[in-house]
Order: sequence, then structure tokens, then C-alpha cells
Amino acid sequence: MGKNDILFERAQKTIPGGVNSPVRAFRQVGGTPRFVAKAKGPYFWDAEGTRYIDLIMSWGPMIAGHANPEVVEAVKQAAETSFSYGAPTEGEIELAERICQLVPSIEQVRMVSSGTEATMSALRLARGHTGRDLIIKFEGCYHGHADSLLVKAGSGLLTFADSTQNAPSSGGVPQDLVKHTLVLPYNDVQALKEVFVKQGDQVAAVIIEPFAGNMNLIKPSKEFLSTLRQLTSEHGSVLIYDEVMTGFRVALGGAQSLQVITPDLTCLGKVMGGGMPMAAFGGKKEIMSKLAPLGNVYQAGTLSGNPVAVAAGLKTLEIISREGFFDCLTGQTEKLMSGFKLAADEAGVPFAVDSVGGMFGFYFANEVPTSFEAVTKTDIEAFKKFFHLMLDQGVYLAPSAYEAGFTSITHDNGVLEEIITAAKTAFKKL
Ligand SMILES: Cc1ncc(COP(=O)(O)O)c(C=O)c1O
Ligand SMILES: N[C@H](C=O)CCC(=O)O
Repeated sequence: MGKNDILFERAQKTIPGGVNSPVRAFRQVGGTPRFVAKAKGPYFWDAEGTRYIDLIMSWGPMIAGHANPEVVEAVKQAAETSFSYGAPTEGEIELAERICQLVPSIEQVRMVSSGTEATMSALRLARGHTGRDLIIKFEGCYHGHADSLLVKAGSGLLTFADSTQNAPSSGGVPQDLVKHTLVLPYNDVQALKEVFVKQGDQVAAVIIEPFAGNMNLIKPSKEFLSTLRQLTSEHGSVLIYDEVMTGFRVALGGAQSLQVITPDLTCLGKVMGGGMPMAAFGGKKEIMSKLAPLGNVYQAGTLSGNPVAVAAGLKTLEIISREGFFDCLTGQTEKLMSGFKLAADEAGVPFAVDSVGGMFGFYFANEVPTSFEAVTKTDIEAFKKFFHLMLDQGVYLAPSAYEAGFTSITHDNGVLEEIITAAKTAFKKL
């Protein structure tokens, strides 16, 4: 029994399932989760001292590489002055100003401590603003674990719940609570139009992952997005871009800058906190001013705008704003995916790849899927084998075929070469 097994056994005694977030438990792929001891750049080392190339990067945040020296220094300096005040700081203003500058659809922003809080608060705000109850989400999208969003949800829910039913994907969520949540297939223009014809004047908000990353990576069509923007505008519904994953990861201005769509509200998280518990939601001033203490929509948090997280976030945003950062990250991610594709082709394995900025998806299928239904038809058994063959060679992929992958600026050519060499071996053994 190795140290990881020993730790997993020990963890399961005091932590449900041995993990503090379900997808870490390797439920889809089987085997023992790696317990991380330390990380640097594109690598982490587990409790047994084995080095892995990390292609999850904390599920997105570590875009500047693990333990980036500049971010570490900023955090150290902030920590010297206390970890939290529960009172406003100048750093929060700087971060808010920076976010508004980088994502122009955001005129005002409120900071929270997790992506779940961001989407939950954005929905409450949208409902308060419109005076309507109904929300629309899309199949396979995950927006955190707020009750009303746990219907046909992606990410970990796809590996342990039946997310095909129009019922809560989680126990403990009353049917009554999700009756105000309508779920539509991603990329289905017709379904969207039909709902708006019938119930458009009841829709408070439509929330979407603008590049879905919680059912592997699925991209929206241009027509789908423009219809979405048009219908929500026509019917006075709030369009919420959940950019917790894509914000500051697919491009400096997020998915909305690539798609040239202006949402009413945007949710951010992950990269904006540089790996610290930090997230935000923001958008039109007209809507944001409905929030307490100005308006009657209540939202609060003891640790919101935490100074140490703000320092990590500000430094990370500074790093990713440097010239060439996103060109380099995007190029490296594309190179990684074409390396995978070539290796699969050489081995005669049906395989498709996609990427945007520092986010990627690969599929054991002949073509890139465009819906949740299509993702479920990919060869999950082949994925599981591939995952373990890569892990055995020191490459750490997301332990589920329903998650996107993430690179960082430290995934340089040498690192890519090592991953692609491992992939060649893995495809040959499949
Ligand atoms: C698109 C999206 N929204 C919301 C969340 C929830 O964020 P958090 O895990 O920080 O609560 C996540 C990730 O978990 C996500 O990927
Ligand atoms: N897919 C999730 C977020 O992006 C994975 C993170 C988690 O829930 O632990």
C-alpha cells in the first residue's frame, strides 16, 4: 500500500468520500486519488514523491503556474498585514477597477468567495431586478451547487447522479425549488425560441457557460449565442454569462470578448483569485444598484473581498495582461491538442480535440461533440483507460470525461513534448 492509499483510507474516516469536492474522488475512472504534497509551475508532487505534469491546474485558476513567485510574494506581503478585516480596503477598489477595465460589460462588481456564491447571487439579483421567478439553464452546464441550479447539471453530478432527468441532480433539493428552473439542450436554437414564444415574459434570467467546460469542452454556435442575446433583450430577461471558468482563461476579456456578446451580468471566479477563494459577479450598473446596501436584494459575506485573495487576484491579472500572454497560452494549448490528435491518428484511435485559450477538450469520438447528449455517446471506457495510462506516466488529466482540461503559461515546449510522448505510448496501448 502506497502513501496515497494510506491517506485515502485515513481521509475517508473523517471526510465524506475522503475528499472535499466530489470530482477529486476518481469515481468515474476508479483508483486512488493523488494526495498533493507540493506544486511548482506545471508540476505537482504527490505524497509518495512522484512528480506529475498537471493538466487540471486546480480546475483552472493556476494560469500563471503553481506557486508563481510574483503571486507568492504579493500574497506574503498581504498576509503580513492580517488575513481579513471585514472592512473595505483600497485593494478591493483596485481589483474592481481592473475587472471593469478588462471586461467592459461589467460596470460594477461585487466580490464573493466562490463561484457558487457568484452564480447564486447573480440569479437572486436577476430575479429581484425583473420581479420574475423563472430561470433557464442548459443541459450539462454546471454553475456551482446552489439548489435551483442543480438540475441536469454537469461536472461531478454527471459521474454520480442521473443528470438526464428533469429533476434535481442532487438529493436534498426540493422539487418545488427547481420548478422555476427550465433546462434546455445546449446549442438548440429552436428549443430556445419555443420557450421564449410561450414563456418569454416570465423569464428572469438565462444563465450559460459561454464555452461549456463541465461536460468536457463544448462550444456554442454563433447562431445559438446571437439568438440568446436577442431573445433575452426582447423579453427583458437578464443574460448571465457564467465565466467562472472561462473568465481570464480563454482570453483577457473572457469568452464574451471572443464571442462579441455583451451579457447583462457576468460571474467570475477561479483565475480572478489566482488560486485563492475568490469570485465575483458584476454587470450593468442599473442592475447592480439593486444590491444591498443600495437596493433590496440582499447579498453579503464575512470574507468577501478578502485582502490576501485580492492580492493574489491583482497580481495574477497583472501577469495575464502582459503582452503576448494569451497568444502564447493559446498556441501552447493548441499545440498540445494537435499532438494528442496526431498520436491518436497514428494509433488508429477515433479521437477529436478542441481548445480555446488555455482550456481544452478531447473526446474518444470521430468528431467534436456540440451537445451534452453527444458527449455522453463518446467512448467513456476508452477515456478511463487513457486516463490511467497517462497517470502511470506522470501526466495528471481530469479524472472524468466530463471535465475540460487546463494549461498554464509554464506548460512550455519541453513539458508539452513530455505529455505528447506519454500520449503516443498510451494510444498504442489502448
Ligand atoms: C462555470 C462554473 N460556474 C460555477 C462554478 C462554481 O464555482 P466554485 O466551485 O468556486 O463554487 C464552477 C466550478 O466549480 C464552474 O466551472
Ligand atoms: N468542474 C468543477 C469546476 O469547474 C470542478 C471543481 C470541483 O467541483 O471540485
